[in-house]
Amino acid sequence: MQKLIKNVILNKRKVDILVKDGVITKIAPEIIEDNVEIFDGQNNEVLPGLVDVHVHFRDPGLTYKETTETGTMAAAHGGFTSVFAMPNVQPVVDSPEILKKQIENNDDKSLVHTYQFAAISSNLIAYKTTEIEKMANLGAIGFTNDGHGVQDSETMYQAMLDAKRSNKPISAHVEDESLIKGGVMNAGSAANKLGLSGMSPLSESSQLARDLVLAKATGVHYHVAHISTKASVELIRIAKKEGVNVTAEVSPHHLLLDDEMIEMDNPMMKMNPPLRTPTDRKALIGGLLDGTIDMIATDHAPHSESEKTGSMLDASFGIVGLETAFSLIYTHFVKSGLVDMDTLINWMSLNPAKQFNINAGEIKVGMPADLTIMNLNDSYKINSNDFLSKGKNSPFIGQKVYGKTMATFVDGKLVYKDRSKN
Ligand SMILES: NC(=O)N[C@@H](CC(=O)O)C(=O)O
Ligand SMILES: [Zn+2]
Ligand SMILES: [Zn+2]
Repeated sequence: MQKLIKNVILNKRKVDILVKDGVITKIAPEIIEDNVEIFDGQNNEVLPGLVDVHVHFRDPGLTYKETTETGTMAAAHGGFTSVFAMPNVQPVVDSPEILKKQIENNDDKSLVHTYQFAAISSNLIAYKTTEIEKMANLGAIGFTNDGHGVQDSETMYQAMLDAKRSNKPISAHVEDESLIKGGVMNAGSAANKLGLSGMSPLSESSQLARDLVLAKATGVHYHVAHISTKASVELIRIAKKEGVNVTAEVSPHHLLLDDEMIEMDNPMMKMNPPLRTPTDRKALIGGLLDGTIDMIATDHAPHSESEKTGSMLDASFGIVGLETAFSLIYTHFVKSGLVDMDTLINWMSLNPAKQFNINAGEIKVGMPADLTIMNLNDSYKINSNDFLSKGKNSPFIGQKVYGKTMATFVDGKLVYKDRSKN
């Protein structure tokens, strides 16, 4: 059966989009076809489905926080049609056997395309690499110990050599643990004022500097996860000039929040890396605008209510992001006039797809019909009751935003539809 998506706005023009067997077969101002299933886009904006290269789904092992089902429902609700799942589930995805099962589970339970990262080292902490080449052949999208920095150079160097040979990227959570000292927010005046223990920003940039040296030596595609400091942006800017094969992602929260906005001990403001200073935040925005930072990724990190209440001293690190990312970035970057919609699409769909080599990020004939339809005109308040994720842990609850997902299609299949009105 063919599907006809009618009355959507693409690049400021009203079009209809015809889909057959999950693929876009025609885009024209008006398509008239018999025997098609019609979806009326009601003159809302159509975008290529968003691509998030950094999410945590907690499945298996920690499914009270999120499951592949609820995580991908949240993705579809947020306009995402492809997500990359991190390996810090239980058991950790650190062997070919576990990876095989994980991919089967993803394929079984996902509403969107779920790609799977595998671990660099056993249990995310061992000083010895996993079977990277084997797992690359089984379909790992790349390798990462996200949640932990790789503490020794030899393990990272070996992982890069193996990943390079397998033609897969390394995604690095850069954190030198010797500089963290049990901190719960960025070290500095904001932490001092609140009397909370700090995490040094040097923990990130010092390990990043090491990795960039190793990346240059190995030629691997080295991707920096959730970059958070000005020094890191400067290092990547230099490395790119030097021809290092490096890309970087920044999260919506590091672009929109900083440690001076932490007015009291508040677990919703606790994440790793922590919110940094206003100076860092400005440097991240600058880095994104000048292309030093390639893309936005949410680092969607669902936790239960009890894990995110009380004091930052014992709350879990991380916040959810899939269901707020588009509206926050649209509102603060596009609606505000800083950039155009094409730039947002580059940051949230085209560049992640290109850099990680997946077939997504564009609306044109021959592409999979991975699409999201957004109402850009009406504002609403972010409300955690609307989240399909099990995680309600967001510091953005109550914010007024623009950009509401009306529908999301994956391979032409409707996977989310707004039911709040009509
Ligand atoms: N970002 C976080 O604060 N937490 C992540 C781990 C990570 O991304 O490092 C998690 O798994 O909860
Ligand atoms: Zn991380
Ligand atoms: Zn993460």
